[in-house]
Amino acid sequence: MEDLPGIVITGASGRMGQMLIKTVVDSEKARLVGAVERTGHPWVGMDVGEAMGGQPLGVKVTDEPLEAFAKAQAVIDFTAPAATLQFAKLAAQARAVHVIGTTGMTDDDIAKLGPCGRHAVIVRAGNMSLGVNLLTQLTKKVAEALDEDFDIEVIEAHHHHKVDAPSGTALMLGEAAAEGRGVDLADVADRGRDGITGARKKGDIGFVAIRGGDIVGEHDVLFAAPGERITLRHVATDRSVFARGALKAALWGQDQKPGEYDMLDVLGL
Ligand SMILES: NC(=O)C1=CN([C@@H]2O[C@H](COP(=O)(O)OP(=O)(O)OC[C@H]3O[C@@H](n4cnc5c(N)ncnc54)[C@H](O)[C@@H]3O)[C@@H](O)[C@H]2O)C=CC1
Ligand SMILES: O=C(O)C1=N[C@H](C(=O)O)C[C@H](O)C1
Repeated sequence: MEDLPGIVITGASGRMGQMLIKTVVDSEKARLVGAVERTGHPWVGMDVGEAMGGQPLGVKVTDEPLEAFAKAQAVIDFTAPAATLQFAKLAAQARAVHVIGTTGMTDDDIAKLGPCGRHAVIVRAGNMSLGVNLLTQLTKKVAEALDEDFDIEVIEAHHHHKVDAPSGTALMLGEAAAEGRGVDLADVADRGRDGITGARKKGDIGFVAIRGGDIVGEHDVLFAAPGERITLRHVATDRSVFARGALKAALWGQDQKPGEYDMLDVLGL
């Protein structure tokens, strides 16, 4: 047991944090060595198992990330952009693999991860499920095969707590479609329509975000031409698909050189 890679979960009380803790505790390939929450959170100082309403797990929730990271081989982080930037520096200092599931990071945020990736392995993806990562490859292929007569729209739906739009997954799918078309997503993305927008611009890649109830995560890539339509779809019904992917990334990262990677590297897609 002591030989198994030790994992710290940040954002321990969150929707993904709790799912990640269960996934690590149930795994025979890793052990939970830390749980981090923000200063002032009521869980800080409590046993994380008890805080989750179950049996004690022998791990106290802490608001001192570096202390926790120093005992770990990997940090799995599904929190918020500002927290993730702070954790990236500390994970690099501790030489721990940093698995980043946090979405809503700007290009500037992502650029700030560069120096951290020189000291430690970073695996970052807007979606850690096998299905979505496969869908990015299918999207790229379909976009490659079709011309601009096919309008591309990425339509996503999530629960009403989600704070960022378009989702990280929608952006991954948009990037894949743009790559297939040989264009830069920044030049063709249409991220908000309201009022007299004018007719759709040929070649644009549109994004539509639905927010409601407890939807875990649904993504459609629509290719619409006069007379026919193709839809590629992924539906997540359980957050465990993201947590399993993140744990796989943390274990995979143990054998890699410092650098920035994504789930396509982990899954060999
Ligand atoms: N890449 C993927 O496969 C997936 C990514 N996500 C992303 O993960 C992130 C979290 O999602 P949820 O769990 O639904 O959100 P949530 O709001 O339920 O959880 C976020 C947690 O992070 C904690 N947190 C915030 N700042 C912190 C700090 N400085 N130190 C420690 N903890 C801090 C919060 O207290 C909260 O417990 C979002 O960006 C979401 O889009 C979610 C699901 C899958
Ligand atoms: O916030 C979520 O819940 C999710 N976020 C990710 C995203 O932004 O794409 C992944 C998943 O769809 C759930």
